[in-house]
Amino acid sequence: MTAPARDSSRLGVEARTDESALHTIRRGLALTPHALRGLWITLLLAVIATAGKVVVPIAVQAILDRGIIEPEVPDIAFVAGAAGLAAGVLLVTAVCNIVMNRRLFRLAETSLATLRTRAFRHIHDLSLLTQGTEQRGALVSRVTSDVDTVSQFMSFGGIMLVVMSMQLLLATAVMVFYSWPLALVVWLCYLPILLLMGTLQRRVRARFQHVRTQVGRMLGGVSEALVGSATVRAYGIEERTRSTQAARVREVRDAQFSVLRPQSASFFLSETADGLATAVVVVVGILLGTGALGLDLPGGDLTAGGVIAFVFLVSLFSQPVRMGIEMLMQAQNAVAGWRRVLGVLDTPADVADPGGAIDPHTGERGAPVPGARALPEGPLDIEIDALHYRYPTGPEVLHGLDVTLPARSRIAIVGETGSGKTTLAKLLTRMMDPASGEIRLGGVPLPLVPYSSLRSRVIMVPQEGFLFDTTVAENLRYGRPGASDEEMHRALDELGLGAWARELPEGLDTPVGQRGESLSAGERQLVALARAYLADPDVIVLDEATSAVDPAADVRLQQAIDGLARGRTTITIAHRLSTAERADGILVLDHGALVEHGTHAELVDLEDGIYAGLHRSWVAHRAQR
Ligand SMILES: Nc1ncnc2c1ncn2[C@@H]1O[C@H](COP(=O)(O)OP(=O)(O)OP(=O)(O)O)[C@@H](O)[C@H]1O
Repeated sequence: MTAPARDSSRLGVEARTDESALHTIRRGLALTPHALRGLWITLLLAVIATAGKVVVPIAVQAILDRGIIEPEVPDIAFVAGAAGLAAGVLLVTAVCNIVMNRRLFRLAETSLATLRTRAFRHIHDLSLLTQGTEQRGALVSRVTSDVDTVSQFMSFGGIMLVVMSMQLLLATAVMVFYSWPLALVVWLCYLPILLLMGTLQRRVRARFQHVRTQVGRMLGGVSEALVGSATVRAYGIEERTRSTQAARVREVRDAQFSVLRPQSASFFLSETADGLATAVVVVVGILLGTGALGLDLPGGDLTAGGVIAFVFLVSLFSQPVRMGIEMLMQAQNAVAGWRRVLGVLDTPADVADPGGAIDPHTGERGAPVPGARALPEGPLDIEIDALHYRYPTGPEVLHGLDVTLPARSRIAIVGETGSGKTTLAKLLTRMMDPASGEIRLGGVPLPLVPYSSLRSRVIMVPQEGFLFDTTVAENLRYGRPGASDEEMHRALDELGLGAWARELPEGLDTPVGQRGESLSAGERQLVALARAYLADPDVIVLDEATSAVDPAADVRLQQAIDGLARGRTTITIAHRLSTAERADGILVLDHGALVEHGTHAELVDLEDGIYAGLHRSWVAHRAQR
């Protein structure tokens, strides 16, 4: 009995919802500490810009009371002086505002770029298995739209929350200075909304989380429908695909609507409080100022200028409440986005680089694992020792494989579908790690081989070699960065592909289209083989193509495979038994067990042998054609 490769509850990139919003924000900000450098300067600018706003009500009150109403003759010099001073302060405020916004914008964009790069890189570090648990499109949404939700908050919302709280306090202080009873009345008007904010925020947070999940699902669906568009068309299931997608779009819309309800409730409450506060201030202010209430309250003797200044102060007070609500909503959206991005970064890369794994949170490379070492120079043998594997979601699929494959030998893996051939190939190239047991290359256990050594010495050529949307030459250069045209032509000649490459419409500069779709399946395989050849590895794990090509192309393909395999240890998942016939050794897998191991000559006549049986039916099938 072996442990699964990973605990299935940890599989995938789940967002943590048990963490408090503040903790998420703190962890989110900690991802990009360099972007927060100099934040205190921005905050200082924000303080000056906010404090400057109080100058208007103060100037209005002073000009009215001391420059126009109180003196017998309007004091023009005082009015001009006060107005000039106020204008000067406003100018400084405006400059501070511009500089602050610029700094915030730069901070946000730098942070987001870092966040995107980290998340993108870590997605690459996650094993194929983990990647496979979430639809590709949904993963893309984590580095794009989820990061965008953080953008608004970082470029504006975060600092505005601080600034608006300050403005609220400042407005309150000035109000209390003019008349504390009236200040109390204003606060009482806003009390309901302030008391309800906590509940509304909690609701909004959960709903934003739901929105982000639905957006991820929708993008996952879009990418799946695009990738599978040929199958969709072939089976005439456009309508079903469209309605599935339409349902996902509707789910996003409904999720967005559900956020709208608590959001609108908050805005309604704050608008009502604004109107109420302004009306109450005017009425109570006049009643207090004229003494009509007959109360002799300290702070109740308001002048006309004081009442008008108060109306300005109410708007100074209401602005942070309104904006604060909006910013808190933005913060909840950002928290939902951050959680999904952090979900990616928190997912451990179960196949880590022993040469020093990159910490996804800091972007820094860690120390090498003790004992980590590069593969020895020269040809490499492969020792497979008591190898077990189980996918997290199913039973054990490899049951204790033991075999040694000599350096430079050509080995064919044969077995019925589902027998574990591809699983073994993925373990050999360390796309995933075994549940137990070990694979050693040249005597070094795979988990101790730094990627820099492993990825240059061991190459997997899958059935459908992925080509990037660029030219043939650029695709070849993925094998050897910086390879010259001459080197590429020489490599192609050595593989017997020189004439083929020269006949391409634009030679090596021929564009291959998205995923290489401008080339035929056979041509794509040729480019993939040439790319592996240029990389010049010592071990090749090749998943033989099953797609049929015409006999001439097949000869060319075989010739290229022979050229690639020459002098290297080559493990081929053999779908054609002709490959097994020509191999130095054959491994026969049956239901995850290594049941036969030998040469073609040794295995082909074994009584009740699986290989012998497969070979007999293959020969019979060939004779029928
Ligand atoms: N990602 C996965 N999650 C769960 N089980 C898997 C996964 N991939 C493969 N399996 C299971 O592991 C077993 C071995 O699969 P594998 O792909 O290695 O077979 P194979 O011999 O390469 O088959 P084929 O010749 O059809 O490619 C199968 O039973 C398969 O269902």
